[in-house]
Amino acid sequence: MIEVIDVHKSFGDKEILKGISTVFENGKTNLIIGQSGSGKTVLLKSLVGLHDITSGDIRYDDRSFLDLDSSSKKRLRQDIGMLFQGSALFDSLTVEENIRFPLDMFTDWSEEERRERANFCINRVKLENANDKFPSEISGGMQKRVAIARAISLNPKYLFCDEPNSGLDPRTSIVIDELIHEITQEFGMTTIINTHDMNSVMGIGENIIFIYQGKKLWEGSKDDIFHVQNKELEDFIFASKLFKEIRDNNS
Ligand SMILES: Nc1ncnc2c1ncn2[C@@H]1O[C@H](COP(=O)(O)OP(=O)(O)OP(=O)(O)O)[C@@H](O)[C@H]1O
Repeated sequence: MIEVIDVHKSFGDKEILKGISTVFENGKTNLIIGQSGSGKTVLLKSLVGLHDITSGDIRYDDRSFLDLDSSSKKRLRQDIGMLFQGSALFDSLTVEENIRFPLDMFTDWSEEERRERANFCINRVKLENANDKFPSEISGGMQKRVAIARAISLNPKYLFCDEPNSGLDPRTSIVIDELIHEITQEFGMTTIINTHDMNSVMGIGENIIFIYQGKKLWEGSKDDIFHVQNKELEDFIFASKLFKEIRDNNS
């Protein structure tokens, strides 16, 4: 569980996060949504300590991130899997080498143990027979699977995903969303996804927080998002013509 308590973040005199509080629970797929520039990435980066927050608290399973010394922070970071926009694979490494990279960096496991774990992750994301391929030889959807396998290789408690569907076609996006959702439940991870994608919201939005100009304006699930009377949220949802048509046809 990650608890965000009244988090403020300013750059100079510009306040970007204006008192955000929420709880991201274990085994849940949590979505942060909002327009471009609303502060989603700043919030995600603040959660992992890439930005120092101006005030407030961030608690990982009851431990304040701010109180951790540098070696505890380092240990906590190893409990965090990261899935970056655009997959961020190493082009010169094979699929298996990409997935083994965190294991080589952060564990003292034997060669055999590392290979076993890498293959477990490869199988889990259904990438059998791709071990020796290079990123340029596989599709964007497969690259994303490699990135997911790499993100879970150290068996993280927390999984952070920044726009996991960017660059993917709608069908592949759904498959990737479902994979993230499944592994979140299976491994009991606390998953946080930054997204603009209303299809993701409707597919896997168990807990959604809507950020508008640095404030949390709404929080809820995909089941109640269409029933909310909030102008800013409605503007965000129905910016998509398709969702507007669905609403108009149902009213
Ligand atoms: N390092 C920084 N220094 C100064 N301002 C920053 C910095 N990082 C982000 N900002 C500002 O914070 C605001 C929120 O940016 P952020 O990247 O969090 O938006 P976002 O909601 O993730 O948008 P997008 O969906 O386009 O990625 C923007 O006005 C941005 O210019």
